Amino acid sequence: MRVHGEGGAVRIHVATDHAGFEYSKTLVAHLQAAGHEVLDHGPTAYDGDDDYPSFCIAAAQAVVADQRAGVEALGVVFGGSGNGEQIAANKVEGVRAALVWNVPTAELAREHNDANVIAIGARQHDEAEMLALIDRFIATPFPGVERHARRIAQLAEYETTGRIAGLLD
Ligand SMILES: O=C[C@H](O)[C@H](O)[C@H](O)COP(=O)(O)O
Repeated sequence: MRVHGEGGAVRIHVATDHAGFEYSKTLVAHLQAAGHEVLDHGPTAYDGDDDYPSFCIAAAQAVVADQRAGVEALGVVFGGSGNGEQIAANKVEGVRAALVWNVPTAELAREHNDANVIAIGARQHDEAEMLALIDRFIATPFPGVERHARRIAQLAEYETTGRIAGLLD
């Protein structure tokens, strides 16, 4: 069920930390088997004391750089909970990272938020469920419904200018 890009293939930027390291190998192989181009932003080796921010920010930066260059790309960041990974990714201008924990939140992240990064907790799901949620996120298009596009534009306005219509002085 792939809908993005030519033949459904998308460039996927992946990042994790020690909590998701083992799972990352399964995920990369799964996404490649589905025809996606996968770039793994680390970690490259297991270190039980490593820190997720730099890996996740690197992946998030790559998603934005690709999208701004016209390349269809999405990001997948995951750790123990997905919370820190989502927070890290959302520090990058242009990123809308959504924490996904079931099928509806995977679909809504794309349909309502045009999320370009999925964050997910590797300690919260088994491998099959993780793959299903990530697949669903990737396969779901943003339909461009006006009210959702309007709200996304408001977030971008605040992100780039520090101002937003409707904010009380
Ligand atoms: O939000 C952060 C992530 O869930 C991390 O993967 C988690 O905090 C790592 O925890 P620990 O260092 O206890 O393995």
